Amino acid sequence: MTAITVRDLSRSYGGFEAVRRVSFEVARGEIFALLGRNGAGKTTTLELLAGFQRPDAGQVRVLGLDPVKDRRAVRRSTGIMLQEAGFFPDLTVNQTAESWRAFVPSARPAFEALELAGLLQKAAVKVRQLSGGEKRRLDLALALLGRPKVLFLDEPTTGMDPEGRRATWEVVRSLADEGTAILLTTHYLDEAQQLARSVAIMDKGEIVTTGGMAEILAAGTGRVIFEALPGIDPSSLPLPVRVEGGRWVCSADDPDLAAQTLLGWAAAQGVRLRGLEVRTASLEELFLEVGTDA
Ligand SMILES: Nc1ncnc2c1ncn2[C@@H]1O[C@H](COP(=O)(O)OP(=O)(O)OP(=O)(O)O)[C@@H](O)[C@H]1O
Repeated sequence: MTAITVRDLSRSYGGFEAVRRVSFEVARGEIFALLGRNGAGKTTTLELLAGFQRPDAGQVRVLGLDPVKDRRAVRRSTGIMLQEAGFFPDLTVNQTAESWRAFVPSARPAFEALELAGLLQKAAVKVRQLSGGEKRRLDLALALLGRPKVLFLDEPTTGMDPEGRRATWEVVRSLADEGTAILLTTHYLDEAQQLARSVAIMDKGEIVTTGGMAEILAAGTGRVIFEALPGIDPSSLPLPVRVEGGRWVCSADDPDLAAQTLLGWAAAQGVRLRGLEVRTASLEELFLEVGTDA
């Protein structure tokens, strides 16, 4: 069942189109990653979906509702973790969660949300004493108070250490397993690759690549990389290679096969391919191929 539908969504600031004809869908239980470099329009899209901003054109439906017109109903079923939360620094973690509960209909107990976000042991600590990563966990705890059916996460693990990120991924995965639709933005491509079933890459307000993660990666190109071969002309190799500093790089749809071909050639020539690396397509490479003129 579809939880989020976005059709031809556009939003301008003055004459500047921050979001341009964006369309995608997120099903219940799906994790959808919205990627793009700074200023691509990710946060604006999220704010339009959350009903914080009104679209200039296009349509948004969250659980079948219009987030602007049906804001209260939408807010009841959604959890939102934006980039900058305004906390009161002198409240403790628990006091912060308790005071937020007052605004959330049928909220779960504060300790439960803190436990889910891995912050229960900091319940008595003042917010001003939390690390950056712990503040993100508090954001997450607050977003989970209302047992949301739809969760918007804007760069949820920024500032977290590797352990905190992994713990957060586990929480996000288990929420999706329970049926929560999750839309996340992130600058960590490994995070998107680890978590998301579907992905959209935005560039200058538009979606330039979208689809299932597995399909997108399968369609991408891999690479074979090795140290430059002294005294050999790169154009004499059986496959095209480009020179990147002291390394030669061969792009290929099937990098394993390309590596075999190159190794066979090297053996026949009596040379060794030093520092050989075979890389399958990654989200990072796909991302770097998009909008390289920025
Ligand atoms: N209220 C506003 N008024 C004018 N311009 C804005 C406003 N909000 C965002 N923009 C501009 O719209 C563009 C998209 O911004 P947005 O915050 O959506 O990007 P983003 O993809 O989330 O970037 P980041 O990765 O840096 O968070 C940017 O160029 C930004 O400067």
